[in-house]
Amino acid sequence: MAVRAVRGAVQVDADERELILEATTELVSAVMQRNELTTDDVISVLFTTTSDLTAEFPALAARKLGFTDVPLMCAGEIAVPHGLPRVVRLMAHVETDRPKSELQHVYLRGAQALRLDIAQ
Ligand SMILES: O=C(O)C(=O)C[C@]1(C(=O)O)C=C[C@@H](O)C=C1
Repeated sequence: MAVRAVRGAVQVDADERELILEATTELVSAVMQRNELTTDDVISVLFTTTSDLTAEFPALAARKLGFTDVPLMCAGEIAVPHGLPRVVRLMAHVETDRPKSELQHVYLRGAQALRLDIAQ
């Protein structure tokens, strides 16, 4: 068993509480399913949002999915002028038997454009 980091991002339609929660739920669920993870495997999750998303903390969506005893943190992404707007990103540290090359990093909706090299 090794500790590995898995990445993901999703673009949100607008800065509205329900839309942030819905997009984050989709992102977290996809990361978990595609990597065959349970919450017991997750050490911690760091979320970032672009500065145009302030209506809700993405961590709330993870807690609603059962991440109640997983340390979560939300922070602001760097406001690079040419950055993609309305993006929730996550980096999770997990325990897994998968080699690094078999981890599935998940980029959904418009966020696929961020990392065409690794988006599944
Ligand atoms: O993977 C992403 O979400 C990116 O936008 C790419 C990238 C990077 O250059 O590696 C840039 C900014 C983020 O903080 C994380 C990663």
